[in-house]
Amino acid sequence: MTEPSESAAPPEPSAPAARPVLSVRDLSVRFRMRGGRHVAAVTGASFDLAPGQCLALVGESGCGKSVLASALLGLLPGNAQTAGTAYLDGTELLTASERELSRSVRGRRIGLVPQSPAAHLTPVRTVRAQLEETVRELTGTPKHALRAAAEQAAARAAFPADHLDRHPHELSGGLAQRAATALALVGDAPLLLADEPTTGLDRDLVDRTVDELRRHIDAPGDTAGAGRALLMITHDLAAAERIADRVAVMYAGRIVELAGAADFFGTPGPRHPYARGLLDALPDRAFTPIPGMPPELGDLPPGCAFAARCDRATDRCTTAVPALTDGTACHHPAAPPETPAHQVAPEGAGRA
Ligand SMILES: Nc1ncnc2c1ncn2[C@@H]1O[C@H](COP(=O)(O)OP(=O)(O)OP(=O)(O)O)[C@@H](O)[C@H]1O
Ligand code: NI
Repeated sequence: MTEPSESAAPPEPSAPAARPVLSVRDLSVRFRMRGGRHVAAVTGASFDLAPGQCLALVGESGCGKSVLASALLGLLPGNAQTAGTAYLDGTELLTASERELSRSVRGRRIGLVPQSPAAHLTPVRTVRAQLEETVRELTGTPKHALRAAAEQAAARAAFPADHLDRHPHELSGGLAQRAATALALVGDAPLLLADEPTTGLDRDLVDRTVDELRRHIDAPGDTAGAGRALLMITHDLAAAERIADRVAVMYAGRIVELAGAADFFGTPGPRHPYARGLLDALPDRAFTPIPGMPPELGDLPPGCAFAARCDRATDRCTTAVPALTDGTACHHPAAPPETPAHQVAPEGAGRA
């Protein structure tokens, strides 16, 4: 496997300074359908993810979030075609063999926190049995040490030891999520991937779950750049605000905004009209839904896919697809973040 060269993966403009754990460039996924039709589930996605950082990938149902995750894991169905690159350290995930993905990527270098923990856990086996098996597979721990290692793995995800001998259906949603998280952490992977980890949980549990996930990516002792990276897929913007360092907004298969979470959720706010609309739809904000529906991914319009729903759209928007520049893919974005007044040097002042 070749190292990513500068030309293969130019640094993403708004990327964090530390060497990324994951570097995705121009990732596209198309599904071949009957009659020669195509579904463009993901188009031209690019982003970096640094150690100790969480990127929240947000967007409405069906916009391509899970397909993007499946592409990274090599878990796409047979009718999928991919393009672009996704480097996880030195490994290019899109062209890696199934053998390499199953032996050294899934579980070992990407820990998967699943969408539906109850479905992900094996129903007929206790949490202890599943943890012991995963510990044995991923760490080669000898048999006599498995019990202690599994208990340690449970403790890492705050899964209570006195529930280890239960079956998944005997667990609450929150505990099933912790069991799934414990499994995801066993391989000590540098990248955690969580697809809707809080679906079906009430607000308190959502908060607790994302706080726990955050704890797993923050490096012990606060050593900058030494923790795990987390790619969290969610359509829960409150959860994203709570956990993320950066936010990527997807619309109709494209990343239309990539921003620091503080800018995005605070001031100045999102720059793309779709991203602004998503925030305005929240109950504790304007509570105004975006009018209309997203387009079919099998029948995308020319130009910007959001144009038909956008009050800023002009003729240009219906003909030319806007590229992602300065973190936003829009012909008429809101103003970029301004330099805060206290950082602007007074006139005549020299460089400090
Ligand atoms: N095997 C497939 N064949 C054809 N189209 C598919 C296939 N799998 C997914 N798609 C389509 O890809 C699009 C993106 O789906 P995806 O599951 O990534 O959405 P999502 O953003 O994760 O949505 P949600 O928030 O509901 O999970 C959808 O339009 C879906 O119908
Ligand atoms: Ni999904």
